[in-house]
Amino acid sequence: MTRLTLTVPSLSPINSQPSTPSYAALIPAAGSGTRLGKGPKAAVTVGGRSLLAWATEALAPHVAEVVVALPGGLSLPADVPAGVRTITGGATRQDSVRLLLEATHAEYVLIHDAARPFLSAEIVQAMQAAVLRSEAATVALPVADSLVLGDVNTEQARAFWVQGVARENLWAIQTPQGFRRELLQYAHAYAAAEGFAATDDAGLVARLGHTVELVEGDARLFKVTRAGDLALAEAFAGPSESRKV
Ligand SMILES: Nc1ccn([C@@H]2O[C@H](COP(=O)(O)OP(=O)(O)OP(=O)(O)O)[C@@H](O)[C@H]2O)c(=O)n1
Ligand SMILES: C[C@](O)(CO)[C@H](O)COP(=O)(O)O
Repeated sequence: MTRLTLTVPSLSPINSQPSTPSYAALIPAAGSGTRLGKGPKAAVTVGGRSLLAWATEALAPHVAEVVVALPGGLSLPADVPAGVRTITGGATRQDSVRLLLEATHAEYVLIHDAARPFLSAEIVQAMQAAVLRSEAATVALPVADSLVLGDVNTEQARAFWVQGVARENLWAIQTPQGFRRELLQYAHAYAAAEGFAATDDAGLVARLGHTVELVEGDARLFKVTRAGDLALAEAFAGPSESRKV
């Protein structure tokens, strides 16, 4: 068994917290958009604006800097606000976030999927408060639908109901997720050393045994993943003069 020699960075005493903590918004946008089938989602438009413009405009007023991970060879869509920095992302979302973390010195980071365009100022501010309290927090929604374990019989290409899953205490994870940067960097290094992959950053921090605070999210913060999500996003974006996220 491999022994890991990394050390969890020490926590700052409460009274040493700076009065104006610095936040960076880190936006993984380096995916290929396979399930949507319209090329990299950063440039896919909703209500006449790129998904990346929606995400950056929601975050920029609240943070000192915004850094975006893009697929190699892709430039920022022209409607993204000035001042946004870019890096080339990695092969997976986890790789892209690890690379984004290397591109900032901010004390706190908010990680937000480019694929979630409708992020309100209230949620950003709630996340900033949570991360100061807990060092690790995520937006999440209590699960509302019935859940089952299914089994796919490939010969018949049919899914079989195996058993129901109790949904009490189950939450669907959204973004943004917020962290003290050094904690998340440590979690990524630890995961890389272990060969561990998670679908989100909070999963890497939780694996360290660190508590992750849940901040109640919003159905409008859905991820544009498939064609149906894009249709929903277009309907929700509406004409520009009637928009209020
Ligand atoms: N190598 C990757 C893969 C994903 N992402 C980003 O992570 C977010 C969530 O991923 P998802 O919605 O799955 O986007 P895609 O990976 O583009 O979609 P798909 O899995 O269908 O290809 C997106 O903003 C995506 O751009 C990333 O930065 N780097
Ligand atoms: C980070 C995330 O959006 C939380 O729900 C989700 O895990 C991303 O998954 P994806 O398969 O990369 O879209």
